[in-house]
Amino acid sequence: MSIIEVNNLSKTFTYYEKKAGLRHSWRHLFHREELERHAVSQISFNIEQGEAVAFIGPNGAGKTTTLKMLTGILHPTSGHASVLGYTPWERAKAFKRNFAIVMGQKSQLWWDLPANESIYLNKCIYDIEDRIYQDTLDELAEMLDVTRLLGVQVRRLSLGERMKMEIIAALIHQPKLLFLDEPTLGLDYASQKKVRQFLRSYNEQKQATIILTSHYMKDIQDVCSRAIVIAGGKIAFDGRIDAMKKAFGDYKRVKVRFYEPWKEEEVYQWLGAHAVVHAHHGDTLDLQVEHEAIKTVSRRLIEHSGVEDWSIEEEPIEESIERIYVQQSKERGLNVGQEQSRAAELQSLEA
Ligand SMILES: Nc1ncnc2c1ncn2[C@@H]1O[C@H](COP(=O)(O)OP(=O)(O)OP(=O)(O)O)[C@@H](O)[C@H]1O
Repeated sequence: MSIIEVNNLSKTFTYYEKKAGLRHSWRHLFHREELERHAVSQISFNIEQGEAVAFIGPNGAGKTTTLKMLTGILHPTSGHASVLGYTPWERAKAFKRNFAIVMGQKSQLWWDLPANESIYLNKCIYDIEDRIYQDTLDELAEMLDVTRLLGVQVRRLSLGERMKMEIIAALIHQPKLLFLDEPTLGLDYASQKKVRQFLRSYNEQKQATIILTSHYMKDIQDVCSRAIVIAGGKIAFDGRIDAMKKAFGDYKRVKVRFYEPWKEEEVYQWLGAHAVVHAHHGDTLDLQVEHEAIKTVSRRLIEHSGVEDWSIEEEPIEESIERIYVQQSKERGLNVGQEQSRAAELQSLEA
């Protein structure tokens, strides 16, 4: 049996909208227009024990809403889900003991106390035996390189150190399933790297299942092997990460600065079909370049005397996801035969 089974899960929020101003506030007292938002619409997927899955999508796609339903914080409007064999929103005690959730924007640590006091509180809540508690704490603190900081007041820790303590507090009861919502948000590069390395080795060593949402492609690539892309509340892609990149375009972003403002026609003449201008501001140029064309474009940039400086970056995840979404919408307009051949193409990429 899969550790997570989701069948046609949907969540619709009902809310009210009020225009600004006193007149509208007065009207709102007597007449409120009820609106609906379909945050998640009939999604289905399974996740197996030990998988590390990225749950990704643009802002407002429905990621947090789905995680909240899978952890029992929200009731769905319709559909079914089974997590660790339980229906999450029934919130059985045994279910709560076996998963953990870490939210980059929410803390479970007591601000004025040292982190080890909050972690100790979790020991009491989960009724962890002394020896097991100490061994787990030592192991996690060593893996995350924060042993010397366990006794420091949480508000005196850096953002990265605090996130590492959050992870220890979440994992102290050795859950089989870990949900992470933007765990590297706002962290410096070194802390992001440490958190990613930790999650990867924790997943491999303990066979713990990880569901991760993040806007950083590096988090997704380094920690997970599978991605579920959600856009507009619907699943737009579910498969291996390398298949996702191949299927929807593996692009880089090349940023170029010229000595003088550039001429668009000139750039197209010089780079040909290898690059598409994504944005331009006076003497700077933002190019979208296919992975295979990077060598050619780099050579031409080196040879061009008008180029002052340039850099190559990963394409922002939001943009590849947007492309997936656009492509999926187009495909829905295609006939059945075309959709079937597209599905076969994706399957062959995954194989
Ligand atoms: N309590 C609520 N009432 C009304 N609408 C809501 C509520 N919570 C979420 N929504 C809406 O549901 C949609 C999905 O929200 P959700 O927070 O799941 O997105 P997300 O993919 O996590 O986005 P982000 O990456 O920005 O965190 C959004 O349009 C949001 O405005």
